[in-house]
Amino acid sequence: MTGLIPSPPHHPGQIFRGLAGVVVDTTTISMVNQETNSLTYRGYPVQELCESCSFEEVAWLLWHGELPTANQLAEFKLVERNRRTLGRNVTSALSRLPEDCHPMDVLRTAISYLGADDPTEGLDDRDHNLAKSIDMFAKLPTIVAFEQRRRRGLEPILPDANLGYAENFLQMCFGEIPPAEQVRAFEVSMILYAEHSFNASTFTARVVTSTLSDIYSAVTAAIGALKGPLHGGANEAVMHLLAEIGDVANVEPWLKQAFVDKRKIMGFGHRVYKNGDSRVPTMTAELRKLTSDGKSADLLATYDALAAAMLRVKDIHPNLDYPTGPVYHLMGFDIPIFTPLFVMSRITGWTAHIMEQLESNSLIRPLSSYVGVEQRKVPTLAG
Ligand SMILES: CC(=O)SCCNC(=O)CCNC(=O)[C@H](O)C(C)(C)COP(=O)(O)OP(=O)(O)OC[C@H]1O[C@@H](n2cnc3c(N)ncnc32)[C@H](O)[C@@H]1OP(=O)(O)O
Ligand SMILES: O=C([O-])CC(=O)C(=O)O
Repeated sequence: MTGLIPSPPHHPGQIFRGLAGVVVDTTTISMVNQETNSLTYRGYPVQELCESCSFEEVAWLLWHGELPTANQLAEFKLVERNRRTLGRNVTSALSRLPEDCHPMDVLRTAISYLGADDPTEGLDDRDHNLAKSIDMFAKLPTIVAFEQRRRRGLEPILPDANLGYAENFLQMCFGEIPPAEQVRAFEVSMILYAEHSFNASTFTARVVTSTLSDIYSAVTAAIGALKGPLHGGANEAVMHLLAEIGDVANVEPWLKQAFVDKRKIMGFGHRVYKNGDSRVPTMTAELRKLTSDGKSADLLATYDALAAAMLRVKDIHPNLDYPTGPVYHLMGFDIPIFTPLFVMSRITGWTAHIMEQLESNSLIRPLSSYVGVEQRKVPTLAG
């Protein structure tokens, strides 16, 4: 087995709704193995990357195919730190967006604006696209922190080029660097969210790229796809759901009623993993560390009880959005900022895929089976 899971046998015209089970192309970026419930980035198990690497190293790996040398990493960090600041035009455009709009709308607008403002727009060779990818990677934390503070009526905090990616971002959000275990949990979440083969938002980015459109258009569209609650928006939905349950004693009756109401339980289920998301144990371990002082014992008990009940009653496992929701909540982020945090991470995977798509492009254009009314004559307007 080379990593390619064959498409299910099919006959011409057979329909695979939602492209379920269909292999549409090859990739060398990551492998989601549904048989072993495992995930590798460029061949490295994601759990090992979490143990040994910074998010900056993982970003480099996804873009270049190899981990950076010490010199390459130092050079990359320098470039990244110098590109964090937003131009006045961008901040002024973002400031004019309604304060109660969803932060994902702010991000979508911000990336679109960066594209319109880029003098190299139209230059889409690998070097230019890599530079644009690093630029978005460096600026997205500034944009998300800006929005987290704008929602709270606070002035933005400028990026600090003396700090690494995670510390700088958290300081821009909260005015101080949180305790080490929170910084670590955040960095682990960034590494785990970075890449996941042909998920809906990455596929969206590849579809846009396949028309030879530009990288900003592809990322803008991907942000739109990630916003939905069946995809990245689930990390926000998880926290709403845990708040709705409120207390561990309510888990069983709440779930019973949810099934009666035919509700989808957010943060559970996955299109590819049917026996558990490979990333959940690593992220749940970080959640346990954050709650080890006992102050959020209720939240952890509800979290565990809901996961156990879902498994017992429906045989459905949690996905990565289940632990990241409470982790981000415990770190002090507002719930609507959770999916933008996912964007800050997935920008690496999206842009790696955009560059891969361009390396051997083929327009993505599937077929549909027409089931509408039969051909008919246009009537004359009735008097
Ligand atoms: C990082 C990520 O983007 S991970 C995904 C985040 N999304 C969520 O957490 C949203 C909740 N989950 C879901 O909606 C689904 O599990 C999806 C969309 C992720 C995957 O969907 P699919 O692969 O299409 O699975 P599908 O929807 O066919 O589910 C199969 C069965 O399990 C049920 N099921 C799947 N997930 C859930 C869930 N979260 N809650 C309740 N039932 C569920 C379905 O209702 C269906 O039951 P049925 O056969 O009786 O109709
Ligand atoms: O792979 C998917 O369908 C969704 C997912 O888990 C991700 O994008 O991280």
